[in-house]
Amino acid sequence: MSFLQLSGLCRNYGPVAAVNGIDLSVAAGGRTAIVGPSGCGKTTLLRLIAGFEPPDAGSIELDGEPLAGPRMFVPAYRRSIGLVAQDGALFPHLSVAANIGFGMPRGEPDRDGQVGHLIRLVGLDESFLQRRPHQLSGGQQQRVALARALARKPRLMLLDEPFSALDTGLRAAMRKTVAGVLEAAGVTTILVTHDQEEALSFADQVAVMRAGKIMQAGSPRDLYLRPRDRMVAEFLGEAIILPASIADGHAHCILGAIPIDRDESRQTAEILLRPEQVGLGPDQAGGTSAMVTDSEFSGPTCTLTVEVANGAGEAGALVLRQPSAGAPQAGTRIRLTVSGSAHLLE
Ligand SMILES: Nc1ncnc2c1ncn2[C@@H]1O[C@H](COP(=O)(O)OP(=O)(O)OP(=O)(O)O)[C@@H](O)[C@H]1O
Repeated sequence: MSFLQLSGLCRNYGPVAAVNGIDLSVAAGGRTAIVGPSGCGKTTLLRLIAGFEPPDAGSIELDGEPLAGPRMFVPAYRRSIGLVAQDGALFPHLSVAANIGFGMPRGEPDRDGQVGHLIRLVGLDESFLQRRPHQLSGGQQQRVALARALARKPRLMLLDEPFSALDTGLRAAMRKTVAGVLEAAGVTTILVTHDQEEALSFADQVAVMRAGKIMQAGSPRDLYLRPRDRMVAEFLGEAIILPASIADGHAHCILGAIPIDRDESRQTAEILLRPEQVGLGPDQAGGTSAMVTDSEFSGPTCTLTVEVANGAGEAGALVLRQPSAGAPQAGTRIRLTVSGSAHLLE
């Protein structure tokens, strides 16, 4: 059942349609990630949900209660929606304890006990409570910001790129911590990010935005393996996109005949393979012959450019990523095999 329902939501800034007719359902307790290129309207969408600004059209409903719609608007402070921003936005002059306690209702019983519980919940110990924000690392500040947002017992939590200032290792650890904390608290969450890996690993629903619209929304697996079009495919990871003719339940392309993942009436289409579907072996029988023309080392993986020429006289270049250990050098002849099925793009 839908907990948050956005219907036909629009917000214009002069001639810019920052949010342009968005429909989205979020289930109770769910984690939705909104991804898209810079300027596509992600932050504006969060601001509309939070109630920092009214939509020009459309409606927002939370747990059956209208928050915005024709001639009605519930202001942010009455929505019980938490927001953690990119920089955490802690009050610099207040201690960590005072920051966390800030939003708690007056007269709340056992405030100190609750603050202590929240700081531990986000993986810090109580010795941090007397510090000021500038005495914390970026990751610790983000944890405190999350504790502060949770202190208000929000019905919905909005996270606006909260991990983007952190380095890669800390980012993954924080993502796990935050997902665990929100799950334990049972809070429905929307995460805005431009990092596809973050979106795919954090959320149970991913929505890809472009130019104020949602291009596709669905489970991470579905979006990754069955994106609607090239933009969604390329946004969510590395993509091998090839022209193919379609016949007998197969896509016939430069890599041979590959089963397709749905019935199709088109005779030609672009197909998507993810790089991990393409296996690479020594130049012996089986698969499609190819020549490695370039091999670029980048730590655990190598990016290989391979020239493929099949028996049907078709030729083309593919870019593949392979584990560095044992990756072939430029000039090596190899064989390519495809596993799984090909997905047809619109
Ligand atoms: N207050 C404003 N006044 C005028 N234009 C705005 C305003 N806020 C946002 N915009 C414009 O609306 C569009 C969407 O902006 P928004 O910040 O929502 O994008 P975003 O997807 O969050 O981008 P980023 O990933 O770079 O943060 C952009 O073209 C932006 O320039």
